[in-house]
Amino acid sequence: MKRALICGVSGQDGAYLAQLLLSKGYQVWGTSRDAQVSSFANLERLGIRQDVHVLSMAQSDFRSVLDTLTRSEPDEIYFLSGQTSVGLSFDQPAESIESITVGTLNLLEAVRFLNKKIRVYHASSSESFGDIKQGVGATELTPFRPRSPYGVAKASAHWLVANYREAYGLFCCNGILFNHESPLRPTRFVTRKIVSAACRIALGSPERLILGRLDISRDWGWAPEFVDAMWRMLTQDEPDDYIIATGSTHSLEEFVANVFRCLGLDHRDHVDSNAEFYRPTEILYSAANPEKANQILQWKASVSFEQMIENLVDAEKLTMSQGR
Ligand SMILES: C[C@H]1O[C@H](OP(=O)(O)OP(=O)(O)OC[C@H]2O[C@@H](n3cnc4c(=O)[nH]c(N)nc43)[C@H](O)[C@@H]2O)[C@@H](O)[C@@H](O)C1=O
Repeated sequence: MKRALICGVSGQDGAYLAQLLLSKGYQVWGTSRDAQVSSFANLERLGIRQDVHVLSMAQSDFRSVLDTLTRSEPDEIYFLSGQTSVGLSFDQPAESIESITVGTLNLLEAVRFLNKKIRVYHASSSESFGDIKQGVGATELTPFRPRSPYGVAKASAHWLVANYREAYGLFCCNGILFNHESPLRPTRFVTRKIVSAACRIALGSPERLILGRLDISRDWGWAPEFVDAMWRMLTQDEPDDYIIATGSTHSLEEFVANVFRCLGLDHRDHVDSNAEFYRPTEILYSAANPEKANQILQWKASVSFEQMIENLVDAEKLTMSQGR
């Protein structure tokens, strides 16, 4: 039985990936910073909490990383942990660099020290690209020009992975994922914030939804199908880097309008934009060309923008009706 270690198993991607790997017969280990106090609510929600062996790991502490790998003896590691909020990275820049860049370095060093045969997936990010020229989707060869501490940290972690692959022959891959959403996203991220407020408003709440810039554009995909691409990367003969995205870009205004329309409402009656939620620097336009993943991994996003929004709204309505 293959053993997988998911660093950051309590997050959205960690939970869906654990579900996928369990369905493929893996023994799944997962880390969280403090496994004794973490509620693992996402694993509970997917009904797989009891099937995952959990450990505490602080990735900025090399000893902790080494201990975790020694105890779990993985064949594959999926490194998803560390700061995930771009917005928060402006307030906690040093923590972002430490958890993402130093954390990735510690993991690569531990693999190099213990067992170079362990296959490693690293959660790289489209934030590393910064703004992308309209009409041109980023490829794996597009240069990085990040516009947030998070993006800077992810760009350097990305290059550490590429360098350890070339210098020491590690089997490590960067998945450059564009935005991917699900009901497991916390409301700190804009999609869940919008969907959950819109559903409350549809039920009669008098609140107004206050957002930052509505003119930004992103390639938003459906998270449960993105984790399959992570697994596919580690099944290839050779390690490499891949863009994972739908290939279609929409503005935040379109996203908001679609959510409210799904609920029979007009967003213009309920939504305001306020500078309180602006970031010091912003990526206005992001777009991807996922052709390499389509060709080599045989992976293609199948959930459309409209279907993703319907899924999010349906899940939120269900959660609310269950009083969660
Ligand atoms: C690929 C990348 O994807 C995610 O990062 P993100 O794109 O920053 O995600 P978000 O949902 O926080 O923001 C999306 C956009 O929406 C704008 N926006 C407007 N108004 C609000 C607002 O009220 N809240 C938030 N959060 N954003 C807002 C905001 O300024 C930004 O332009 C992470 O998974 C990250 O880990 C990752 O790697």
